[in-house]
Amino acid sequence: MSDTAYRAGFVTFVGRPNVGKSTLTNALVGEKVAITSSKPQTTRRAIRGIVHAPNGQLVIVDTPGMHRPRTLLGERLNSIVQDTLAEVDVIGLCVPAGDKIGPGDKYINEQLDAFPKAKKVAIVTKIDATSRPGVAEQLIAISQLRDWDAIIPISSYDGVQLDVLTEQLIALMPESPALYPDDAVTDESTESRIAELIREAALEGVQDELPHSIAVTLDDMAEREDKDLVDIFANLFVERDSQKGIIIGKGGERLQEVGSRARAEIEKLLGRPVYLSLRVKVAKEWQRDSKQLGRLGF
Ligand SMILES: Nc1nc2c(ncn2[C@@H]2O[C@H](COP(=O)(O)OP(=O)(O)OP(=O)(O)O)[C@@H](O)[C@H]2O)c(=O)[nH]1
Repeated sequence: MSDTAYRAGFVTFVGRPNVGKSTLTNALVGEKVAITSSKPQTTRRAIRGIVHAPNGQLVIVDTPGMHRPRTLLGERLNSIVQDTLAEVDVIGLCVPAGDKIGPGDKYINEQLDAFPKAKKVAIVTKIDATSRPGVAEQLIAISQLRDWDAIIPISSYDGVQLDVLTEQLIALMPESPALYPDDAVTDESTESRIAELIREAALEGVQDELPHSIAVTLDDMAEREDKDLVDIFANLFVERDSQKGIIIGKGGERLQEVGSRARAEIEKLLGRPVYLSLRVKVAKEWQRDSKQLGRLGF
């Protein structure tokens, strides 16, 4: 093996909810391929972001956070995580610089023992929000969890050390030809990226259990014949009638805000003007019902 070898492979970031995994994926890819939110556990599917470098390629598989399942949705999410971890070449455990390493981080770290084939990297995230001595302390604390293949402090917000992280991850990948064409950023369909952008907009400002009750499907997407406009018809599902009211808001105000936030993001993605029609529907207890989960794409 020589240092000039081209390397390519799969990496996934794990860690407690809200540690910055999705934001890191987007920052490395340079485009929004994973939705982010200040609500924990909003990542639902294995999204592949692809990072291209002259000497290699990283395929990032974004996973839901690991947690104890309380619903059928929770169980499905956990099995997505297990399947993903069994397949990847490198696992990056993310821990924010400013949070003391706690039982949650240790639990996840211990779970990684079940995947001996994967190289393991510790990523200290959000270093922009912590003092230098604080970051140094965290690096020492994390080094004590296991014998890591690398420990890297980063900030997705400031773009600090992202190139170093990419370089180190590629160095840990097997020699391989490129796995995706050099212009690919994700293998998610445009439709599912649009549905995720709508879900992201709907998550903004909602509280308690509601975030987990929201699901989005696209009914139709079509080009207008007479002008440069894409019509998108989407459904926003909630679990209860009471939640429907919250999503729609007084006089439909909230739904309008969600629609215009989502539309702005979708227009960025498509690079063209969009007309977005959102309909709110109730799918009773969909998180616990296997038929409904299937219909909503889980
Ligand atoms: N200060 C700072 N905040 C960040 C950074 N990266 C992410 N965050 C914030 O941390 C929160 C969680 O980020 P996500 O990327 O959604 O976290 P996640 O780990 O993917 O969360 P789940 O999808 O819930 O598992 C968001 O409010 C982000 O804006 C960073 O580099 N610096």
